[in-house]
Amino acid sequence: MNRSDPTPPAAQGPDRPAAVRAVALAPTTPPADAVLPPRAPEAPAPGALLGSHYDHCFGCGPQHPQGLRLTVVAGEGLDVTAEFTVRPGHQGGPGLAHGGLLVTAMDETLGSLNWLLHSAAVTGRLETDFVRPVPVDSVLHIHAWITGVHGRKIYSAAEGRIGGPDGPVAIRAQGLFVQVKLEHFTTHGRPEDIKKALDDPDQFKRARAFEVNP
Ligand SMILES: CCCCC/C=C\C/C=C\C/C=C\C/C=C\CCCC(=O)SCCNC(=O)CCNC(=O)[C@H](O)C(C)(C)COP(=O)(O)OP(=O)(O)OC[C@H]1O[C@@H](n2cnc3c(N)ncnc32)[C@H](O)[C@@H]1OP(=O)(O)O
Repeated sequence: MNRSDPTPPAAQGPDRPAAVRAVALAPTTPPADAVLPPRAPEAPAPGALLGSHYDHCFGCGPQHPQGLRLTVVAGEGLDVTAEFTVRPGHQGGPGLAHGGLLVTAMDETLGSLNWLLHSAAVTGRLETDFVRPVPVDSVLHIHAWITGVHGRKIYSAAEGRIGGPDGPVAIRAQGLFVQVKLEHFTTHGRPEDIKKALDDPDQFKRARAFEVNP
């Protein structure tokens, strides 16, 4: 199968029963006419700690009791770096990080690129290659960058290394995020959580910081 074609040939036959038909997925590589916009004027300065977009976020929230507590720093361009310390509570196999949590760390870091464009976006598609196992107690050093913007779609890529920011690659990811308005959250979120978030002046300020018209 050609790796750039997400649909295996057998799945393309119209007679294939629905239960075994593969789904056609959108690519996470930007189209040729995607653009690389400048950093937003409101983007945090290079080197600034981004902080959490929501205190109860599993990825970055300081108030989440079991969360990953990811810390993310703005890069010089359309990029960010993040660190995720793998704790015993993050195990999948004995002494090794659970792959799903590594994906969460990649998702969170890619999502943080929103700060640089000053817009809210949610994950539409996320692809991951697991390249080497990640032991408990290691720090995953993640670098993520925007690869293109096409309409409301933001394409991005990331690498996670262990043993230091220049250590061997343990995980690679590509994502496609879709810009949304704040109504995305207020329409779909559980009302009591939305109310709590909007009643919190700091959270309200952070939410407004993402308010643009995609
Ligand atoms: C009030 C308190 C607020 C608190 C929040 C404060 C701030 C938050 C803001 C930002 C967060 C900042 C940092 C976040 C960091 C990390 C967070 C982790 C991120 C996540 O973990 S987030 C959760 C998982 N995520 C979802 O829960 C999404 C569920 N989903 C939907 O909500 C819809 O599905 C949506 C919105 C995606 C699209 O819906 P829609 O109706 O708006 O747009 P539409 O369908 O027209 O698509 C427009 C164009 O995107 C293409 N497109 C759409 N979907 C695609 C897909 N899946 N794959 C490939 N392409 C796709 C179309 O093909 C079209 O492309 P084209 O323009 O070329 O035709």
